[in-house]
Amino acid sequence: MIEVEALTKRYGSTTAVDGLTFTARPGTVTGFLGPNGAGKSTTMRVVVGLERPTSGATRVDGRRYADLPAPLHAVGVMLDARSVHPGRTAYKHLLAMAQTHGIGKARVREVIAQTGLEPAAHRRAGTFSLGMGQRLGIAGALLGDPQTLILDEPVNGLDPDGVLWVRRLVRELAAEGRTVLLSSHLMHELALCADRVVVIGRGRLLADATVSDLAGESGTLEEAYLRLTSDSVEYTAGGAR
Ligand SMILES: Nc1ncnc2c1ncn2[C@@H]1O[C@H](COP(=O)(O)OP(=O)(O)OP(=O)(O)O)[C@@H](O)[C@H]1O
Repeated sequence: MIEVEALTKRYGSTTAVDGLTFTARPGTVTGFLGPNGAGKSTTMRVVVGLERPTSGATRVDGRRYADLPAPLHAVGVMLDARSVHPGRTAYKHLLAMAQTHGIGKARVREVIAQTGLEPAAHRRAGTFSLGMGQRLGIAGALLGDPQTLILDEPVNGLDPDGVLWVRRLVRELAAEGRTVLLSSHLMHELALCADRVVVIGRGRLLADATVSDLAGESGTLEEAYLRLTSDSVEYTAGGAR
C-alpha cells in the first residue's frame, strides 16, 4: 500500500506537488496520470526516498521509505530506465542489485526470463533500445518480489508486444494481491490496465476514481481526462496559454 498524505514539494519558486493526498491499495493497479510537469515523477521520487517532502508525508505499507528494513523486498521501483550503468551487462546490473539484499543468482535468472531479456542478458545496457531498457528496469523492480511496485511510464518505447506484456504483467501482479502504481500520459493506456485512476495537474489532485466512474455518463475516458486537465496544460498545439 502506498499512502501520499498532504504532500507538497517545492523547488525554489516551483511547486511541483501541491497538497496531494491519495492511496494506492493492494490488489489494485492505480494509474497515475497528468500532463507533462504535473508532478507525477516528483511524487514517486518522494515515495521512494529520493526527494524529501517540503511538507506532508508518504508511506509504503505504513512506513516511511527510509524506515523499511529491506526496501527492495517491500517496493520495486522503475523510475528512469536509463539510469543503468551503460558499461554493465543486464545480468551484472541485476546481480549487483541482488547482492545488496542477499538475493541469489537463481532469482536474477528468473526475472531475466520473466521480462524477456534472455537473449540480451549478457549485452551491455548502453547498447539497449529504449524498450529493452524498460524491460531491464522492470526486471530490477521485480527482483525483490516486492508487495508494492512503482513504475514510471513503463510502456514508453515498448513495441506492441511489449505494451501487451506490461498490461498483462501489471494485471497479474495486482491479481496476486500486490499494489501497483503506474504513471502514464496516456489515458487510453491506463484504461486498459488500471482499476483506479489518480489524475493530477500542476501538482494538485484533479480526480481519484475508478476507471468506469471517471468516464461516467458523458463520453470516453479520454474526454473526461481532457476536461479535467484543460486548465493544467501549460502549452497546447496552438502555443502557450
Ligand atoms: N529537481 C528539480 N528541480 C527543479 N524543478 C523540478 C525538479 N524536478 C521537477 N521539477 C519541476 O517540477 C514540476 C513537476 O515535474 P515532474 O517531473 O514531477 O512532472 P511529471 O508529471 O512527472 O512530468 P512528465 O510527465 O513530463 O515526466 C515541473 O515543473 C518540473 O520542471
